[in-house]
Amino acid sequence: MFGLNKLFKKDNQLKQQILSQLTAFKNSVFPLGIEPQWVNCIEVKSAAVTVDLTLPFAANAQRQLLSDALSEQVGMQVEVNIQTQLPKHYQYKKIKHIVLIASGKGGVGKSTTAANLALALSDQGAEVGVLDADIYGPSIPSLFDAIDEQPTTQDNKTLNPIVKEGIKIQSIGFLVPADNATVWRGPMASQALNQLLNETQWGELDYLIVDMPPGTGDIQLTMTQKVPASGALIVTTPQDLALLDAQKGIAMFNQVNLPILGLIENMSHYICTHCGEKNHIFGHLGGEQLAVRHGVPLLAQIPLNIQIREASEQGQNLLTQHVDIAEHYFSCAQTISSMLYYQTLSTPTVDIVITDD
Ligand SMILES: Nc1ncnc2c1ncn2[C@@H]1O[C@H](COP(=O)(O)OP(=O)(O)OP(=O)(O)O)[C@@H](O)[C@H]1O
Repeated sequence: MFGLNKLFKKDNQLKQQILSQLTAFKNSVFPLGIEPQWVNCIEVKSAAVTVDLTLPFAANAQRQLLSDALSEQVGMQVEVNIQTQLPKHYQYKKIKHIVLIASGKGGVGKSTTAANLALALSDQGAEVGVLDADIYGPSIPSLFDAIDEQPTTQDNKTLNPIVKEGIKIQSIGFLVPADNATVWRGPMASQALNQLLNETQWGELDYLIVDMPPGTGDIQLTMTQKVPASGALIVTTPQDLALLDAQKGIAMFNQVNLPILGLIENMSHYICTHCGEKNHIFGHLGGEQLAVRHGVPLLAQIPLNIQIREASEQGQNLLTQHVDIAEHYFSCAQTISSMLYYQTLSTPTVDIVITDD
């Protein structure tokens, strides 16, 4: 009896120690540590400990980091399991967060980044949709190898999204021949975006990623005003011209009071496959300086990389290919997800009404 008591006491001490280590664990994904209510159970079994967490944001990939850190701290094998369950706070219908992916300039890799971030969020345990609103060149169908797909309808009023890689996608490219859309004016374009958003059967989504048309003109501004988004991400390259346009993007989102979650510097540098040297082909420090100047986080510096280009052009899922380059998207997705969670905690909820005008 005495022996058992001692054993339980020892187990409880260990559990307490793990709990305190978890609450003290801080990084960019867990800026305030791991809250005790996210810990489902800590189970001690002879030589190993299992910790089950349910996180309110998509960060499953933190599992290994947490397991390693705890194992080292308590001096025995600790295995962390993570489930994702976002709070039932809906931004619009059954969609918890809408995130706009924008760029000041075309061709900087906005759609590629949008698709890979969607895949990364989904891989981290979230329910994800992608809405391709890029009227100038809808590329989401081709990025998801869905170019020949046609959305179906059950009630002749709403459309079912196409599901690829577990992600629900809807694109202006499924509905309108490419040459029609480029001549659209602001109201038509924003009307189309509204329709795609409203008339698609998204079901329950944790994140809806919207691939916006490049640029910062009236069309983009009107579209931004029409979508009840949680925030925007701006994709840029380090080139001066792209940075200048990205700056206009920051100004546009500031004008409509939409929080800018951060900048993503794409094609940031090139790592030589022979010698491993980093070359700043399109310029150096531009993204960092822009981020500092405007007080927005620089969330990722994604290299110019052949695997990214090949996967995107072949409509393949880069993130299931176990390549190092995918880490940029995983890490960025976790940070965004965590930021949106903390943003929701600090923002009062409002009812959003979308009109067709
Ligand atoms: N980090 C990268 N490394 C290598 N190639 C990339 C990278 N990012 C994007 N690309 C390639 O660059 C090209 C343009 O990318 P993408 O279509 O995503 O740009 P965009 O900004 O969405 O363009 P648009 O203005 O037409 O919408 C594509 O061929 C894509 O494969």
